[in-house]
Amino acid sequence: MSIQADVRRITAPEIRARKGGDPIVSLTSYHAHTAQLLDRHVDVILVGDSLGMVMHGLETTVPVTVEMMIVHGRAVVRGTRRALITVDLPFGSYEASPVEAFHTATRVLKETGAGAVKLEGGRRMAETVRFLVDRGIPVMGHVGLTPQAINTLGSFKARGRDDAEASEILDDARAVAQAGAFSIVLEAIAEPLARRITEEVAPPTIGIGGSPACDGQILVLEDMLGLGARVPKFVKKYAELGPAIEDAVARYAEEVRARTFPGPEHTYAPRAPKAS
Ligand SMILES: Nc1nc(=O)c2c([nH]1)NC[C@@H]1CN(c3ccc(C(=O)N[C@@H](CCC(=O)O)C(=O)O)cc3)CN21
Ligand SMILES: CC(C)C(=O)C(=O)O
Ligand SMILES: [Mg+2]
Repeated sequence: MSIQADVRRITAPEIRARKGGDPIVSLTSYHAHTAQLLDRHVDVILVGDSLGMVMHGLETTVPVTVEMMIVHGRAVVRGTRRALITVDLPFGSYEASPVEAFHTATRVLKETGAGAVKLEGGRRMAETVRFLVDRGIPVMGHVGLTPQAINTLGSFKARGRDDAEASEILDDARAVAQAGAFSIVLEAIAEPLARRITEEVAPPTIGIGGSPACDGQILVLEDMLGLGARVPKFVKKYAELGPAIEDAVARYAEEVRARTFPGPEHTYAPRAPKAS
């Protein structure tokens, strides 16, 4: 009998095999506690570079470093046993060459224990995706709106809404699929395009603002929990935790100021003297 707990991590090949089957459920997480809450309910947890904006107050994902991804990635792996953990490679850590990407990806997998990496870009990154996959690194692709390119794109608006741009994104998705990605994130693209890509490519597509046509869905956890101040159009809020947290903090502040917290039940009494 095995001394291992009877849970086993979902693998990248298992996600790959879900094409056209049960929808793939994914959310982001950046720390152990939320990751543990997600673990029984989602197939893939993405440690997204959105952590720079959500956790660190940055305006874009451009300044996010490999060290930040490793610190949060490690915490998420520790908090989970079942979900496939995928870590974003941050801007500037992989684009220059397949060799650079290999060094960054191996460092991320070794230092976090994650099972896969994600990188942004279509045709221009296809050679790199192939290079990594051939060397044992499962890669999730990401096309459509690629936030790391914000400075050349100019804004976080939806992509592929005219024929010319749609055809570029279709070619991007084909290239990443052909290169061996085990799944592809389609971010903020029009529905007919998402449907066409999903029908054409072999790996499952995972949408974020990518329509119901995708093989799975992902959202940023804090956005769907109602913690984010402003959220993109594609977000559905499943809770309003922002106001709930503010209410709790306000009541705590009031009780501290009124000296009604801590109560006797939160206060230590001296130990009874030892009988001798
Ligand atoms: N919290 C959070 N959620 C995300 O989904 C997310 C991040 N951060 N950071 C990384 C990228 C950036 N993303 C974003 C960010 C903003 C919009 C947004 O505000 N879109 C507007 C239109 C903006 C415009 O037209 O200029 C929208 O209404 O959807 C979309 C995607 C998606 N990712
Ligand atoms: C939004 C998802 C797909 C992502 O790349 C991130 O969270 O960084
Ligand atoms: Mg990202």
